[in-house]
Amino acid sequence: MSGKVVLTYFNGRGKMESIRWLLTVAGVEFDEVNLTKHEEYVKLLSDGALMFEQVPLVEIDGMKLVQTKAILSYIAGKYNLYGNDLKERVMIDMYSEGVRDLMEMIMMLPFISPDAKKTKLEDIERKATSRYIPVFEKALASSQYLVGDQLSCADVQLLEITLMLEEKFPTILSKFPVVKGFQGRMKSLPAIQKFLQPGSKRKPQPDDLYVKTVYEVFNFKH
Ligand SMILES: N[C@@H](CCC(=O)N[C@@H](CS)C(=O)NCC(=O)O)C(=O)O
Repeated sequence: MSGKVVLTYFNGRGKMESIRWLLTVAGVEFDEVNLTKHEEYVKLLSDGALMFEQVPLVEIDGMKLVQTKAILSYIAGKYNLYGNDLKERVMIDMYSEGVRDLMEMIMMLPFISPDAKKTKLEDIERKATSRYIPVFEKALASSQYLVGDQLSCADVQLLEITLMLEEKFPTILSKFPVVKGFQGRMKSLPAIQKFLQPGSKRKPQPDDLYVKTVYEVFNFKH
């Protein structure tokens, strides 16, 4: 046994949230270390814990993993959420990367000026409805899951982004009944139902304190 999985990040969503989602769906319990001070970050650096001086950091199976995509791939591979063969896997990666394009845009919103935010939100909504969601609507029209006949990390990330999008644009799925149906099915999975309840390890939308903490931990000026 290599002990419990430990996530080191901020007390907020950011790049760690998809990892929290995937571990939850995989049924893996985890502890969290929430960085609040620059000294804690400096200590991680001096301990050599952060390969590229960045978080997320995930301690799992005796390893200290960084780089979000690598971490997600490891968890997906280990818990059978990464398809049956290389061809399924590359499809899962393609769908996941599309989802992540959108996620990254939403993740950056709290860090941009109020003036830029309006334009960025319009850009996100336009790209989501014209470029990204139609792909998922088509893929799910004839299949329960995005790839093959089983749940994968791409499905989990798709559910996450649909919820993130609805937080910003409540009716965005009204023209995408297939994706909306998929969202409903995913939300009824027991692990996900629990994760969506208040008091779970799911983080709320970023607030001013989250932004301030990120700046403080990295000693960024703003
Ligand atoms: N490619 C990395 C990027 C990680 C990243 O940018 N992390 C931010 C926090 S969300 C960070 O540690 N920034 C500090 C820095 O780059 O100096 C990943 O996906 O994990």
